[in-house]
Amino acid sequence: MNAKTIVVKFGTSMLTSGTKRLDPAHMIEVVRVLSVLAKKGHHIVVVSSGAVAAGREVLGYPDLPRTIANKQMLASVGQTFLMNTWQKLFEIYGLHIGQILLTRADLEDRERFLNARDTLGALIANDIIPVINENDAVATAEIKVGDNDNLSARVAILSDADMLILLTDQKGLYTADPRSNPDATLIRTVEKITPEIKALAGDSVSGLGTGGMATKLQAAEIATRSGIEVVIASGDDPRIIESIVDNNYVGTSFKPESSPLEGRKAWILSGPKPRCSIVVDAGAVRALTANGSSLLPKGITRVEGDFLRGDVVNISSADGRVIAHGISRYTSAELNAISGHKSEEIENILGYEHGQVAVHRDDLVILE
Ligand SMILES: Nc1ncnc2c1ncn2[C@@H]1O[C@H](COP(=O)(O)OP(=O)(O)O)[C@@H](O)[C@H]1O
Ligand SMILES: N[C@@H](CCC(=O)OP(=O)(O)O)C(=O)O
Repeated sequence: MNAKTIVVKFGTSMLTSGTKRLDPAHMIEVVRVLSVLAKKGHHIVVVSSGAVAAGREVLGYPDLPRTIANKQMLASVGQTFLMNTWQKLFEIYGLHIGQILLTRADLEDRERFLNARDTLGALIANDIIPVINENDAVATAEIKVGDNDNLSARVAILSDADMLILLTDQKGLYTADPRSNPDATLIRTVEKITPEIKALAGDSVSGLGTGGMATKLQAAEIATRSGIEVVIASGDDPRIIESIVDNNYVGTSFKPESSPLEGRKAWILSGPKPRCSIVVDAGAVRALTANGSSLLPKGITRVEGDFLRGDVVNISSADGRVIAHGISRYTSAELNAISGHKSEEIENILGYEHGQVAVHRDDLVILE
């Protein structure tokens, strides 16, 4: 079996079964299925909505409050309740969970993006299930991703996922909103998200969810462009997750446009020309160009310019040729300190380490 990394997003509509409170009886079914997949060796990442709904339940708010501060209060109270519920349920199956609350800034700033990626990677590597939501209690409209469909697409990229599953209260994307169009039919496969496809998607009308099908299509577009397959399906019967992972198609599936690696390399080349450089010795040039290796600190002779972790930089040879562009895992100051040293010495020199390589081969595009 091929172990996959799978991001599963649960909408409020599904977690509440359309009511005004979380439905733990339904959530335990979800957790049972996720634990089976985790025990088979798959890596599961959960994106969970439902904080505001849970806050309403705990505090007994029948309707959504008008003021932002009061909505954030509901999110704050509800997030604890939501996580507590997930934690108790996963515990039954012997699995640990780890909470990550994100805002847009965590995804747009390269340094914070890398930190979030490292934390997610550490949770995944230790078989801990990350449970992610937007940090609603502090994120106002200007700094919000805004909906968990878009958030889950970004989380899928952060976690190098193979697949993103969006579970909701409909079987998938229909030719029109099935709530108001009983004749609408389910679309099984979408090869490309065209303006015509987008025009089929309406907003959420339940008063529970955010964004309806429109934000799910935005998410599908972001993820498929990065090489991640996306499935929108109904969460009524959580066993559907197993079928989807086993490639028994249910719901609506969206084909990836490129491989994840191609997506990342396209991103590296898409930015402005890097202004800073890591200068490497002849051995490192050979290792990168002929062997497809990562760049180790040992092969670095010099660093030009000031850059941060996550910046795209030139990798240059001693005679000034730019041989590659790559994402640096260390700042220029850190590389100055560790250049010429063995990877095992990084922790001794810096007092910490962000991994053994200065630039990982998946983050390198060779230009010659
Ligand atoms: N073309 C469509 N196909 C399916 N559902 C649609 C479509 N257009 C709008 N919708 C609406 O999107 C809703 C799901 O989105 P939403 O309420 O935000 O749920 P969630 O909480 O799962 O994110 C459905 O209940 C449906 O009414
Ligand atoms: N972050 C919010 C959910 C936002 C959201 O996109 O909701 P949904 O459309 O139900 O996935 C919460 O936890 O209440």
